[in-house]
Amino acid sequence: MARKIAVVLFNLGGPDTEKDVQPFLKNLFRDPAIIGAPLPVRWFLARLISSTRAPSVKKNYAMMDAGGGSPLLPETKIQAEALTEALAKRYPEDEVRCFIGMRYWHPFTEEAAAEVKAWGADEVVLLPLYPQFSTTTTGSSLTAWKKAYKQPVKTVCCYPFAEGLITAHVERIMDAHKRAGEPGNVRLLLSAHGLPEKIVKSGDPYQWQCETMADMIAGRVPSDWEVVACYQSRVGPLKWIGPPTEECIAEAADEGKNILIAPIAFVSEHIETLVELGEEYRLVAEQHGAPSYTRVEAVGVHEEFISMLADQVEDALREDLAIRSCAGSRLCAGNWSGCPNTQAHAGAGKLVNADQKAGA
Ligand SMILES: C=CC1=C(C)c2cc3[nH]c(cc4nc(cc5[nH]c(cc1n2)c(C)c5CCC(=O)O)C(CCC(=O)O)=C4C)c(C)c3C=C
Ligand SMILES: [Fe+2]
Ligand SMILES: [Fe+2]
Repeated sequence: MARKIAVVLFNLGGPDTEKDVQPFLKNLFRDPAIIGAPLPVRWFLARLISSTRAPSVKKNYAMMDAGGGSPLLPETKIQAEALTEALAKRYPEDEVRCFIGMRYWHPFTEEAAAEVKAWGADEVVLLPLYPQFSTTTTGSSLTAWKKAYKQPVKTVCCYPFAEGLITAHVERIMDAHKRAGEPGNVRLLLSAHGLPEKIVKSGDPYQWQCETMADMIAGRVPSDWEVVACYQSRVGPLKWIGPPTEECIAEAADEGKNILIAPIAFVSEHIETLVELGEEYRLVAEQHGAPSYTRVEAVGVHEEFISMLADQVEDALREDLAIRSCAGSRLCAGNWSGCPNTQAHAGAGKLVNADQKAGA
């Protein structure tokens, strides 16, 4: 009998218009996965930070061609359509529908849960559009989902080392290099969203996954390139993991490198790629006299990426485990030691191949 298969795509969400910027920020900073303080303090901080931060953030949202809001939802809808098409071919007997559940703005995770219930899904697969697992992103979305939807689901925790993801990144990087006129003396910066250091110290696998993934990409680009993993978008007074992308750009520019910069923790274009990497950091590169600075596009609807997402859904549906690859514990959506995408942080903090090359 034909099944109704719901695939729920998790992402962060972004304001639709300028007036949504402050409430969106308030939602973000109210999340205990983002600010660990007790409730009254957190709500006070969320109100304070969102109102002080909103004016400058609004200017950044206004720089994109998205009506004063974020292009994240329209971009995610395009990915959802591509994935629905890929899955329809794999499940011709069934009805497959993708739903979008955003954490901090519409359509909220809870709205997606209500839609899935109303549709009457027989199978539900939760698929984060975050390649690496963090308690601040996928973990937070799962918490929201579990409150809103009580029936059994299959959960994909993360896919940082999936072949299709790595291939899609390498192709986007080589395309950007071509666009830049194929310069030599390249330093490739693989930039991920940062995290407060204390989150990693409490066991979050995000940094390890980002850096292992960066190693994999480094092994696939021309061997004379230098490759450095770095972290962008620092917010607030806590110590964040590093090195900061901005410093890596200044250093590369000072050393006369042709800079290629690729986002490895985002899969679509939004304020962090278009404005932060595309505009703000370009200025830093120019001010430090970089001979060239080229932003690599997010993987978006790269065929290999979408097909890899479809593989994740297929594997999740095949398995008996409620949580794919990591059933049952605190972190990584599941079993910290059992998940193939998780490991003690042996490699954390180590940069990719600049030192390896120096030592080679
Ligand atoms: C890998 C993805 C992400 C992680 C990890 C993450 C952690 C994290 N983020 C903030 C604070 C902000 N993030 C903001 C925007 C934003 N963040 C992500 C992804 C991750 N965040 C995305 C995709 C976006 C873009 C949304 C869009 O509208 O386009 C913002 C808003 C923008 C700004 O004010 O600069 C904030 C704030 C923290 C504190 C954190 C970890 C604790
Ligand atoms: Fe963020
Ligand atoms: Fe896992």
